[in-house]
Amino acid sequence: MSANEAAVNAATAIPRDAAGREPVLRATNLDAGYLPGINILNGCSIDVFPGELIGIIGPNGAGKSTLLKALFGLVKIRGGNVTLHGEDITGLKANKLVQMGVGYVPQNNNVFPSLTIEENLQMGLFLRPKLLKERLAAIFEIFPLLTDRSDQRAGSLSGGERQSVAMARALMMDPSVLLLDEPSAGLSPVRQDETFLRTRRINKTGVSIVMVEQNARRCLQICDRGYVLDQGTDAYTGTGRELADDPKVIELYLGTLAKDVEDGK
Ligand SMILES: Nc1ncnc2c1ncn2[C@@H]1O[C@H](COP(=O)(O)OP(=O)(O)OP(=O)(O)O)[C@@H](O)[C@H]1O
Repeated sequence: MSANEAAVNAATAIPRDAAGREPVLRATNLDAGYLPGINILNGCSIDVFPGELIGIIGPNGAGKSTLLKALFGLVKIRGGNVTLHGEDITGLKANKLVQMGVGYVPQNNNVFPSLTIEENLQMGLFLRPKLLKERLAAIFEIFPLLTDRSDQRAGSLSGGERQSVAMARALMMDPSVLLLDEPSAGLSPVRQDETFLRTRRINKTGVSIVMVEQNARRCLQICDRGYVLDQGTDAYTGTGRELADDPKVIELYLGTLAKDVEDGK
């Protein structure tokens, strides 16, 4: 093998986690955008290993939400590729991805307001209605508060409760990967904390999670690994602690974050 071939192989080799496992979800050099000729993602790459909680942070407009939408087939991918369990899923539509085990919770308009909680959950399982009873039981275990209120219309719920319904609906298909777009947005600090803890609990059931967050400090505290996006590319990556302690990341995005983390805030 020539030195050149060895370099190419090293660059394209599939990474493995400490247990020797390949990524569940892998995005390599993604280019994507909304308007012709203007890319919002510019060569963005992320790896999600089995059972990981991945945090995506970065300044406003960096392309965080666009990355999730591209992974979920909602924004056209112009370059690069995405694999799920090693299978190429680049450009597949959202309904196909749901069948394959990818769940997505958008930041806004993520419940059907005129439907009850239970009807919202049923909508999440319309591809496999026979599993309804079994999945409802599993979901109500993670979200016990939804059990007693399953007849209540989602439109009458608070922001935090709607967020729970939206997450629960995405979990109805028992996904292996869950994509969460700013789950804490617009919630009070207490409700934000509840949302982060619930996210961690869902992750502990074995679901790999990619979470975009504005609340970078909390996000880095609970995630296994994070990526800092800047101008559509993955500028930095590391464990939550590594990123929180990285002087470049602190200077560019986090301000006083490192001290807050040290203080356990
Ligand atoms: N539907 C759209 N059509 C055209 N441009 C869009 C659309 N949605 C987002 N953009 C643009 O894409 C860029 C990245 O937006 P995106 O929402 O991905 O950023 P973000 O990192 O999630 O930022 P924020 O934290 O502000 O939500 C922004 O310049 C935004 O204006």
